[in-house]
Amino acid sequence: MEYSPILHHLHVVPSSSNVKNKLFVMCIMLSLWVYMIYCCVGYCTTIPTPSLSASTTRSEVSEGDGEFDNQLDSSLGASRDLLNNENELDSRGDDWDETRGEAKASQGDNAMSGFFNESETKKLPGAIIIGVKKGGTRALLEFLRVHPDIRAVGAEPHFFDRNYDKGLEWYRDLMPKTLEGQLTMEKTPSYFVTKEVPSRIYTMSKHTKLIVVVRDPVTRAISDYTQTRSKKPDIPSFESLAFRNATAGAGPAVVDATWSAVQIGVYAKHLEHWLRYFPAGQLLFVSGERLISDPSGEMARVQDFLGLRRVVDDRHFHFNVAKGFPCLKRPEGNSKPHCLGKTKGRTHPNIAGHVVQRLREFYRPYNNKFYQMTGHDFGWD
Ligand SMILES: Nc1ncnc2c1ncn2[C@@H]1O[C@H](COP(=O)(O)OS(=O)(=O)O)[C@@H](OP(=O)(O)O)[C@H]1O
Repeated sequence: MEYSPILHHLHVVPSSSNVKNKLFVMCIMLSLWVYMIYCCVGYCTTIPTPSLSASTTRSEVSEGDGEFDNQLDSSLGASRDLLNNENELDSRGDDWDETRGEAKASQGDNAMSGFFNESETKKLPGAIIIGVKKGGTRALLEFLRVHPDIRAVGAEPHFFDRNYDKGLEWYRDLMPKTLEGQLTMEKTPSYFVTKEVPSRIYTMSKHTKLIVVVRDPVTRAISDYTQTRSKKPDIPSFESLAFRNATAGAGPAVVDATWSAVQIGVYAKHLEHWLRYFPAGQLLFVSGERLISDPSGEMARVQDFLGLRRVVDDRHFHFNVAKGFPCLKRPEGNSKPHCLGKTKGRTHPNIAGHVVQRLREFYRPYNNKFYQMTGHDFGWD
C-alpha cells in the first residue's frame, strides 16, 4: 500500500484524543492536588472566630490586628475604672514579640492537623491559670503552650467574672480544638480575686485544676500601678493611693486596703474563698520570682501537677540579660529566642523606702498566713 499522508493523519487522530483524555485526567488530578494544598494551608476550613479560635497564634495577637481587637473588645466587654484597672493589652493576649516565623509554622501545623484529623473537638478547660494579676501569668501560659499536650486560648476570656451570663457554650466556643488526650487551658488573672468565681468553676467541673502565679505583693502592687500609669500618666502618686493619710505630718501611714493594687496582694484572704470549694491539692502556687530565675524548675512542678510529661525543660529557655527575663527558644536549631512583648517587664518607678517598708509590714501577717495555708514559704520578707 502506498504511503498516504491523509491516512497517516487519520491514524493519528484517535491517538491524539487519547493524549487529550490523559491530559484531561492529569488536569483534574492537578486541580485536586492544588485544592488539597489550599486546604492544608487553612483556606478551606470553616473556622468561624479567628480572634479566639485554636488558630489564634502568637503573631496574630501581637501584630494588633484591627479585626482581632474589635472582636475581642465586643466579646470581652469594657475595662474597669482607672484604679481598678484590668490589663487591656494582656486581655488581648499581647504577648510575644519576634514570633512571626514560629507562629507561621505553628499555624501551618494546626491547619494540617485539622485537615487530616477530624477528631478534634472544642473542650472546656481542664486547667485554668486563675491569677494573680502581674504575677507572671502570661509567661507561664506561653511556656505551657510549648507543650504538645496543651492547647490554650491566647486572650483572656474573662468568662467566670465578666461574661458568665453568656453561658458555657459561649465559653467552650472560645477554646481551641484539641485531640483526645490534649489538655485545654486558659488564663484570666482576675479570677483569683473575684468572689463568685470559685463556685462557678466548681459548677463547671469540680475537677478543674487551678494554677496561681504569686509574686511579692509589694512588687506586684508597684507593677500594677506602673501598668495603670502607662495608660493614664496623670494618676496620683503611688504613695498617695497606697495610704489613706498620705499628706505629710498626718501621723503613721494607714494602708488603703481598698485600693485594688493593694487588695489583690492579700493572697490569704482570697485563697479562703477557693478552699471552700476546692481541696488544697487542686491548687498549684507557682512562684513568680522563680518563674524568672528558674523557669525550668517551676515548669517541672507545673507539668507534674497537670499530670503531663516533662517536655518543657531547660533546653527551651534562654536568659536574655538585657531584658532580665528568660525567653523561649526551640531546643533544636539556632533560631532566635522569643521574648514577651514590651508590656511585660516595664521599668517600675522609684518608690520611697519608707513606703515600701510600711507595705511590707502591712503584708507580713497575710504572707505568713498564706505560707501556712499553702505549705510553702515564698520568701517575700
Ligand atoms: N519571661 C518573662 N518575660 C517577661 N516578663 C515576665 C517573665 N516572667 C515573668 N514576668 C513578669 O510578668 C509580669 C506580668 O505579669 P502577668 O503576665 O501576670 O501580667 S497580667 O496580669 O497578665 O497583666 C511582669 O511584670 P513587670 O515586670 O512588672 O512588667 C514580669 O515581671
